[in-house]
This record gives sequence, structure tokens and C-alpha cells, in this order.
Amino acid sequence: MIAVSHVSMVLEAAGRSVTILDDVTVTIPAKQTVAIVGPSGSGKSTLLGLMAGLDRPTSGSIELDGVDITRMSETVMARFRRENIGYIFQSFHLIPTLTARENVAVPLELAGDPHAGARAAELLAAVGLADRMDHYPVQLSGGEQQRVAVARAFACRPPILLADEPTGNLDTATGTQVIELLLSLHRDHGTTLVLVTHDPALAGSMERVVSLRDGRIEADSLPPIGAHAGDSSA
Ligand SMILES: Nc1ncnc2c1ncn2[C@@H]1O[C@H](COP(=O)(O)OP(=O)(O)OP(=O)(O)O)[C@@H](O)[C@H]1O
Repeated sequence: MIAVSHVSMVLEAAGRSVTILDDVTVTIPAKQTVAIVGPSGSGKSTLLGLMAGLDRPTSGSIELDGVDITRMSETVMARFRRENIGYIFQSFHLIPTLTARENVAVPLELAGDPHAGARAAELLAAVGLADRMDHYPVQLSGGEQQRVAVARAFACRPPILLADEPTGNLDTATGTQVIELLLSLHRDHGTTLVLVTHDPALAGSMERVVSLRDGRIEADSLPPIGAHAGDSSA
């Protein structure tokens, strides 16, 4: 479960304070699929980055399964992130000097997996890239690079996958393949999936849609946990 409580983010820009997130509270139960939508500049990527521990909020807390990640040291956070969170960027962020297989092997090696290379090969086969593993990112199409990025994000089987506009640089058909891949990880492994998107069709394929505007939650397609009488299951 991801519990974002009263999170605000205020940054200094050009000599003045800018409020990017303003008292955001949202709870995402394990295994849910969620789209974060909203106009450009509404704070979507900032919120996702905070959930991943890539940044720290000015105030408020973010708990992953009861652990407050805003209070962790960088070292503890890096390890926690590796074990719990897979992050997918719009622009893939593969390491250009490594092959597809080597890119996917990196988090496995960091986690001390003695079979990182073989496991990376299995993961690439699972995303349909068995015959492209020894290619460098520049030799792959955008959709293929994003599938490598998904395989890398999922390499350590994190319970949570966060994706920032994962189809933003892809054509519709290729984007659909990447989304199918993410949804299959959710179905097969119960992975919690939170993604930022501008695409209404993609947002509609998630169980829940959270809309941001000017750094605040403007709408949430699901009522908060516990809003229903008798709902004590979560
Ligand atoms: N480091 C920073 N310093 C100053 N302002 C920032 C910084 N990072 C983000 N912002 C501002 O915060 C606001 C929210 O940015 P964010 O990237 O979270 O929005 P977004 O909803 O993801 O936008 P988009 O859909 O265009 O990607 C924007 O106005 C942005 O310019």
C-alpha cells in the first residue's frame, strides 16, 4: 500500500517560492492500477517521483507498506527502492553503452544475484526480445527500448511499478503493447501499477483515475478507503 499523507512540495524558482503540490493525500492499496492525470504542470511527475523516493516532500509523509520513505537516509532509500519499486521513464533512460541484456542485469547485479545475466535473458524473452538481447539501445526501436526498460524495472520483482508517461514517446500501437505488458505484470504478479499519462484511453484502462490540478487532487474515481460504512477490509 502507498499512503501519501498531506504532502506538499514547495520549490524556490527565480527567487520565489512555487507550490507544486499542495496538501495531497491519497492511499493506493496493494495490487491496484492507478492513472494520475491532469494538465501539464499540475504536479503529476513530481508526485510520482516522491512516491519513488526520488525526491523528498517539503512536508507530509509517504509510507510504503507502513514504512515512511521520507525519513530514510539516501543509502537506505536506494536499497529500499531497489527491492520495492520499479520506475519507468517516458524517455526509457537505458544506459547507451550497455546491451539490452546488460541493462536489465544491472539491478540484479546490484542486488547480488549470481545469475543476473541468465535472469536478464529470461526477462527479455518474456517481453518478446529474445533475439535482441545483445543489441545496444540505439539499435532498438522506441517500443523495444521501452520493453527493455520495463524488463529492467521489473527485474527484481518489485511489488510496485511506477511509470511516468510510459507511452509518451511511442505511437499508439506500440504504446498499446507496452501497456499490455504492464497490465500482464499486474495480472500475473499482483504488481501495484501507478502511471502518469495524458492519454485518456490509457487512463481508462486503469482501475482508478486520480486527477490533479494546480498541485491538488481535483477528482478521484474511487472514494477514499474506509469511506463506506462497514468497509474495514483495508
Ligand atoms: N526543480 C524544479 N524547480 C522549479 N519548478 C519545478 C521544478 N520541477 C518542477 N517544477 C514545476 O512544478 C510544476 C509541476 O511539474 P510536474 O513536472 O510535476 O508537472 P506535470 O503535471 O508532470 O507536467 P507535464 O504533464 O507537463 O509533464 C511545473 O510548473 C514545473 O515547472
